[in-house]
Amino acid sequence: MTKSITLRRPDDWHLHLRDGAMLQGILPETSRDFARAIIMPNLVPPVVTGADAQAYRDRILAALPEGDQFEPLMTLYLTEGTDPEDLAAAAASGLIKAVKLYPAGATTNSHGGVRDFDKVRGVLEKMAEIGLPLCMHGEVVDHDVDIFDREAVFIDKVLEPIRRATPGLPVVMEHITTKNGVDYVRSAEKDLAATITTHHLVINRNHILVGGIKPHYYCLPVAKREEHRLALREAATSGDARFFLGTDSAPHIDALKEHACGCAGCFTATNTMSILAHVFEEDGALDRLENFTSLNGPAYYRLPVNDGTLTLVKGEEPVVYPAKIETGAGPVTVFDPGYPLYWRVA
Ligand SMILES: NC(=O)N[C@@H](CC(=O)O)C(=O)O
Ligand SMILES: [Zn+2]
Ligand SMILES: [Zn+2]
Repeated sequence: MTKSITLRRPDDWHLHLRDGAMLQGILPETSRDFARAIIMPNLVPPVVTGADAQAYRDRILAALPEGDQFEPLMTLYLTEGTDPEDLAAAAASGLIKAVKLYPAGATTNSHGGVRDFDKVRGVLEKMAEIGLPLCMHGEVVDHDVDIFDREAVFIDKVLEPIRRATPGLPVVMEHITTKNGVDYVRSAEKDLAATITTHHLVINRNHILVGGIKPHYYCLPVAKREEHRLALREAATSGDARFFLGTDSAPHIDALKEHACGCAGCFTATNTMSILAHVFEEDGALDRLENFTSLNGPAYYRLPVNDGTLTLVKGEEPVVYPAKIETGAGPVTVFDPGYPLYWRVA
C-alpha cells in the first residue's frame, strides 16, 4: 500500500551554506527539495554589509546545479558597527530579507556578534520602522548560566527587554529547543515567531550522551530534556502559523565534528523532508506538514508561497540515504534519525 502526500514546495527558514568547496558540495542537498532558504551570514569573515550579501548571493547562485530552481534569501550579520542606512538600502532593494543577531560567543563564528545590546538600539529601531525581521540565536553566553538554561534565560534577560523597547520589530527566535521558547512565542499576538529544526524534533539530550558521546548530534542550542522535545513536536505539528521549519542544517567536516573540541551543528539537508514526513505521520499530523514547511514561513516573512509542489511517497522498503556527503572540503556526515525512513521525495 503506497501512501503519498503533495505539498507546496517547501522553504528552509534557517540554513548554513558556507562558502567555497563546502558550498559547492552541499548546496545540491538543499536545492533538490527546497525552493528558497534564509541564508545564515556566519561566514569567516561574516556577511556584514549589503555589498557582502550581494557577493555571497552571487557565489551561491554560481554554485547551483544546472536546472535547479533555488532562491537564496540573504541576511546580514548584526555587529555593533552595523550601519542602519546600509541595512535599510539592502532591505529596500529586496536583497536582504532579515538580519541575524548572534550574541558574541554563543555559537559557530559568532565572535563578531553583539556584546552590548544598547549599541544596536538604533539599528533595531530602523528595522522596526521598515518591518525587517530580526532572527536571533537565543542563548545567553554568561559563564555562570548552565548551557541547558541558556535559552530560557535569554528570553527573560535579553529578548523580552528588546521586544518591549522596540515595538513593531518582527522577531524570529531561531531553532528553539525548549518548552519555554514555545510558550513565549505563544504568548505573543504578533511580531514573534520561531523556527524549529528537524533534529530537535527527533533527539533529546540522552541521544547525545547515553552509551557514548555522539558528536554528530551535538549542535547549539544543545538538545534538551524529552519534555522539551515533546513541546517542540506539539508546536511544529499544531499548524500554528507562528512556528515554521528552519533546518539549521549546519555542515562541518567529520574531522572537526569527531574532534577533542568538536564543532556544533547537525547536517540535515539531505533527508529533512523524509524525517519530517515520518515525524508528522507519527503524530497524526501529515495534513499539517505543509503549514510547517511551506505556508507559515512565507506568511511571516510576507512573501508569496511557492508555485511548485513536492510529493512525498511512503514505500515498503526503507530509503537509503548516503551516510556522508563528499565535498571538496571533506566528508560531511548526514544526520541519522536513529530509525529507518520510509518516506521519500518523489
Ligand atoms: N547550530 C549550530 O550548532 N551551528 C551553527 C550555528 C548556529 O546556528 O548557531 C553553525 O554555523 O555551525
Ligand atoms: Zn544559532
Ligand atoms: Zn544556525
